[in-house]
Amino acid sequence: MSGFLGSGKTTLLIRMLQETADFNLVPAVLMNELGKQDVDGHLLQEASPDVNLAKLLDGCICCSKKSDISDAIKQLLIRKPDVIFIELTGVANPEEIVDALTEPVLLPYVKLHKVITVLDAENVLDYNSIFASDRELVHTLRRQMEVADVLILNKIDLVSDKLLKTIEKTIRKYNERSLLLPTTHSKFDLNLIFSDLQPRQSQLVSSTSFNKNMHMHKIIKSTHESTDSTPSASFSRIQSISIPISIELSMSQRFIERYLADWGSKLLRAKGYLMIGPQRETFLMQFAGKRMNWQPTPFKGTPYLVLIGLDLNVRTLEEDWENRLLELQHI
Ligand SMILES: Nc1nc2c(ncn2[C@@H]2O[C@H](COP(=O)(O)OP(=O)(O)OP(=O)(O)O)[C@@H](O)[C@H]2O)c(=O)[nH]1
Repeated sequence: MSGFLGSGKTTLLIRMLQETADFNLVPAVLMNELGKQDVDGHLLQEASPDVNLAKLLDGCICCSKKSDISDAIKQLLIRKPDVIFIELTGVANPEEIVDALTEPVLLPYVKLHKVITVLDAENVLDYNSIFASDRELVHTLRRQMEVADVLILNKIDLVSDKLLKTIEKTIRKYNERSLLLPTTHSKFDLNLIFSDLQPRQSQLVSSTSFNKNMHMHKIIKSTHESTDSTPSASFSRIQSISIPISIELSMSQRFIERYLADWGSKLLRAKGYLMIGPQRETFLMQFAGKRMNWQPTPFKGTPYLVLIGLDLNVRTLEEDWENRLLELQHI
């Protein structure tokens, strides 16, 4: 859950917690606050005293060490929740948390369901001018709108109907396809969020397939497959694809770089632990902001590649990867 400071995230979180029981869901919460003082955490515990809660205080989740985030989520997973709500600070870009969720220790256990962005109707149009000198913040606030699966346009009691229309039109310039819900006190039908979540007991194992010839065991994190022309009905528009790669397979940096360059415009981020060259040395590959970085690493697990993108055509990406692997094996 993202949204600028004071937009109504905690209000929504408390409502969601109160209604999870109606959907047979056991919730957990990861809260992140900028200051050392945990105001929202106290509010939450007052409203929902038994909640399985982890907090990352004094820092934005996007700047926190990945190990802090994964430790917090691992701690929450001990009590086997069906859903984890993550409330980000007002200045966090939701893409960053997706990045953290694709760390090797979490990858098999968590799946991004939806990015919800809460907007403060009274102030949202002014952000560009108020923060004109802080380009990074303006960018973050724009990304909060662009990557959301659900946009909650909150505090509409504080604006006129005419202004509301203008705000909706402006938001649509950044995100024309996601659900846009005008609300007061973040109230809307939570079926829209919860109906396609299942309690843990009835969850299906994620789709897996094994193709020995290609030396590739792939686990598709997102069972939803979007195409460029089909809006996502469920699951998140930010998708992550994880491709475990056989330990027997070693490839060149160029092979990966070419693949990522060809899909670069679609990708927000990619990373992986890969065995490179005849020496089979393991590298951590990071691709962010169109830049690639390779670092030797002592990582000893199964090599894998993770691709994160917005509205990815998952099947096409996988097919392309498989075809390239076949070609590689015939060289
Ligand atoms: N008038 C009005 N006030 C609202 C509405 N929704 C929330 N508020 C109030 O706005 C204030 C901020 O709401 P929060 O839910 O704490 O917002 P937040 O996004 O969690 O805030 P941060 O934690 O600072 O980022 C609270 O005093 C809420 O009661 C609304 O629809 N209308």
